[in-house]
Parts: sequence; structure tokens; C-alpha cells
Amino acid sequence: MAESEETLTYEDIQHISDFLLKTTKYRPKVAVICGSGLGGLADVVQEQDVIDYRDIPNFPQSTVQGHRGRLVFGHLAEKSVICMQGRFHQYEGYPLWKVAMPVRVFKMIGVETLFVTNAAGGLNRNYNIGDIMIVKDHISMPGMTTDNPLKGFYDERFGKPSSPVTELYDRGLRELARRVAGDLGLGEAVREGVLVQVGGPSFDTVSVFNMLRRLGADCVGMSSAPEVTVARHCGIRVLGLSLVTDMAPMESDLPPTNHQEILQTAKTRAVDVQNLVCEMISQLPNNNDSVQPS
Ligand SMILES: O=P(O)(O)O[C@@H]1C[C@H](O)[C@@H](CO)O1
Ligand SMILES: Nc1nc2[nH]cnc2c(=O)[nH]1
Repeated sequence: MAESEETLTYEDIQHISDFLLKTTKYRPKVAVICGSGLGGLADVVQEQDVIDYRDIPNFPQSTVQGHRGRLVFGHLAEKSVICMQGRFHQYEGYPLWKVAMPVRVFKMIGVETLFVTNAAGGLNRNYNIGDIMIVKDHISMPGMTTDNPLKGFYDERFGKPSSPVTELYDRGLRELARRVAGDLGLGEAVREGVLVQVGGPSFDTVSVFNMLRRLGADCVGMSSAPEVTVARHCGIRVLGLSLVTDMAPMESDLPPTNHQEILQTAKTRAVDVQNLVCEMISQLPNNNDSVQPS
């Protein structure tokens, strides 16, 4: 199907998945989506098979700085993984179903657990720049209006359109994340909270940040909700991590952030996020069973 057409079909997704399975020997059960400045995680994958997005039929292209635009297959912590080194955002002009489309490809190639990372702004005034927030739930501002990544893609082989997507972020994986973070000595810098996704690409006004905080969000970002919604809808377990790269200005005398600053800050904490994800992957059950919460 041509890029300009409205949506992709189940068969189009199968075509992408067949292409990947023909191109790599790996059959990963674990996938990682790397957020802005967090692509270094894919660089530590061993014995890599790298596939550029431009070589994959019907695949979107990365246009944001800090997103390289390639899939990296290989071994991480002795498990087969697939990493998206470059995610898609609605503000790049992609509809939400397309932003999340790679997750359906992951499902078809056999992925059962997804790690989603992003750079986000802190709304909770107890948070600090450099904190890592384990996402316990999200508020999708686009999803609350009329935009939803499940819209326009009603093939029930991916799940029923109205399937419940409560408990988006897996309890057992969150517990494992807290334990591993403690073992790695990340301690106080690791939080657990609610992510709100806005559309971007511009940052928000002081009034909007204050409103988002009152709604119950701890961090604000421009990604992740579509991929997570689609993953849960098709039965993939999800762990979400937001790296706090800036504090959202909630008073007008505080300085706003910009993408360069976000990338710079992400660099200083990327290795900690990387270690957390790698150690969690190494502790996932080998039979791919879910991680049971205690
Ligand atoms: O891909 P993520 O969500 O990590 O990217 C962040 C959020 C915005 O896209 C951008 C802000 O500069 O970085
Ligand atoms: N909307 C928004 N997205 C971000 N991504 C990283 N930091 C921010 C922020 O402060 N606001």
C-alpha cells in the first residue's frame, strides 16, 4: 500500500513483519522503544542486525533530532531484543495509528514485553531533573478528545476496538523496575507516577502546565501513550520509563526548555536508564511468563 493511502491493513503489517523476519535471524520476545537522547541503549545491543527505516516497506521515517531511524536486533542481557532507535511523534505529521504501527509489527514477530522510554518534563514539584519515573498510568490528551491510535484500524486480529485498556503499565514489571533500580543504587532518583501526553511540538503555557498538574500528572511528554495503548490492546506487557529532562515552568518567571537542552540532559542520565532496562531484561523469566507482582 502506498504511503499516502489512509491506513494499512493487517496484511500490510504482515508484509512488514515477513520482511523483517527474512532480514534477521533474531526472533525477539522483548522490544524497546528509545526516547529522545536515549538511543544509546540500542548501541549496547550485541551482535547487531541493523535495518534502517528507509529500507523497510511502508515504514514511517524519523524526522526528529536524536532519533536515528533504525531497528536494531541483537542480544541484550543474553536475550534476543529489537530496539527502535527512533520513535514517531504525532507532531511530525503522523496520525496516531501510524505512530503506534511498529508495535503491531512487534506483535506479529512475537514480542511479548515492551519497554517504552521517553524524555519528559517534571510537573510534580518534588521531582528533580534527572529523575527516572516508572510510569504507572497515563493521561492521553489526544486520546481524550477524538484522536486515538486504535481509530481507523479495526482488524479484530489485533484485538477488539473497545477492548479495555485499563492497567496499561504492567504491575509485575513495575515492581521489578523498583527492585532493580534499588539494587543499582538509583534509589531516590526513581519515582513512580502519571505521564500526560500532549501533542507538541511546541511546549506548553504556564497555565497548561498548572492544569496538567491539577489533573494528576507528574510528568508531561509528547509521546508514548499511542504505543502503549496499542501494545496493551494487542496483548503485549508494557513497562514505561520517563526521564525527567526539565522541570515544566509553572510560574512565568521560570525559563522554558528546548529540544537541545532535553537531549543534553538525557545524555547525562542515559546510562542509568540503559542499565535499568538491561538489568530488567536480564531478570525477565526465560519462558516469557509475566512477572508476578508480590
Ligand atoms: O521521543 P520522546 O518523547 O522522548 O521526545 C521528547 C518529547 C518531545 O518529542 C521532544 C521534546 O523536545 O523530546
Ligand atoms: N510537553 C513537554 N514535553 C517534554 N518532553 C520533554 N520535556 C518536555 C516538557 O517539558 N514538555
